[in-house]
Amino acid sequence: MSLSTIIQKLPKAELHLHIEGSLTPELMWHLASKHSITLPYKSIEEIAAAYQFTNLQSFLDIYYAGAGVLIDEDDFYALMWAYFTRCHEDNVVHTEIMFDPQTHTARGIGFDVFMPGFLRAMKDAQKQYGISSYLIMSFLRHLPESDAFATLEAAKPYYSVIDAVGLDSSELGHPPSKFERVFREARALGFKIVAHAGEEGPPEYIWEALDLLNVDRIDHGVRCQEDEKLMAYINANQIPLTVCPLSNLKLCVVDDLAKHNILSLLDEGLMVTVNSDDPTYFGGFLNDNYIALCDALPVTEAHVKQLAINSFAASFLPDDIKQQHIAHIHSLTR
Ligand SMILES: Nc1ncnc2[nH]cnc12
Ligand SMILES: [Zn+2]
Repeated sequence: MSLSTIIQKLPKAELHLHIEGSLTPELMWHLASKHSITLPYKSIEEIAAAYQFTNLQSFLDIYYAGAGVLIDEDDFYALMWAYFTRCHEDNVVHTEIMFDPQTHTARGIGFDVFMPGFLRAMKDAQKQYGISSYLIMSFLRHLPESDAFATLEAAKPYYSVIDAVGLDSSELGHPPSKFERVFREARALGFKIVAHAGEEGPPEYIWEALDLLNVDRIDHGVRCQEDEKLMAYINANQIPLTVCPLSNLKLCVVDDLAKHNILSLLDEGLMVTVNSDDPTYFGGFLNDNYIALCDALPVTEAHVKQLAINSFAASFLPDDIKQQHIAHIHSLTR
């Protein structure tokens, strides 16, 4: 059986996906027309052609502008439903979805608009496709910590349907230490904690995410390899890294996937997972990321199987459900 057939066949979880980063050029075009919004593009093809990035910030500028077409509850439903349709096609059976409230509240669109849209799509995905999903509310790190506190407060009516709190946006110059107090409060409220660290930022940011934010997972984390002690710590404690290969390539974190360190991290025993980050901006959903790795690196069937197992092991699912998914993978690969 070819690796791409195995990738397709294995049930997988996705743990690092920004819902705003799954907006297709087609849906952006449609919603702009629906709301009479003028885009700086003349066609759907022109939108797709604009997705050429030199670093994280050059992507974020386009990504935040693109989210401006999301106005009403149905838009947020359509956004999430389109993602679940792709999950179904890729055999993603569980997903932990990040959303950026501040991208919407800053435009006057509140939790009472986007949350019902998200939750309706999540319920329909469970019913129609059997896909389970969790929500990760992410704070934008280029904004002040006071803004993150206000967001945590505004989310209060939805605490029971939010599983984790995260940290994303422009990494350089905005270390995890800037958000130490708000994450302490989020943890006290019972949320799981994740943070982007070591994508563009140095290993010190990963240490801060671990020591000051008390994260359960590191998003990206690929720069951990620059610090031997950090690598040893992450390995010994099996801190999951949610790695996003095509994202790293598109944002020039690596200049060639053949030089990506995910396989060496996996071979050293780290709890690494494969994810798509912002699939419509980076040229591929989850299976495309697996396949791109297989094309660029000496990936074996055992690696693919381990990555699929890790995706559940590193998830926030209850232990018994994790074990059921992992047993299913073993039964398919025996
Ligand atoms: N790759 C990424 N890094 C930081 N913030 C993000 N927001 C969406 N995608 C991101
Ligand atoms: Zn991300």
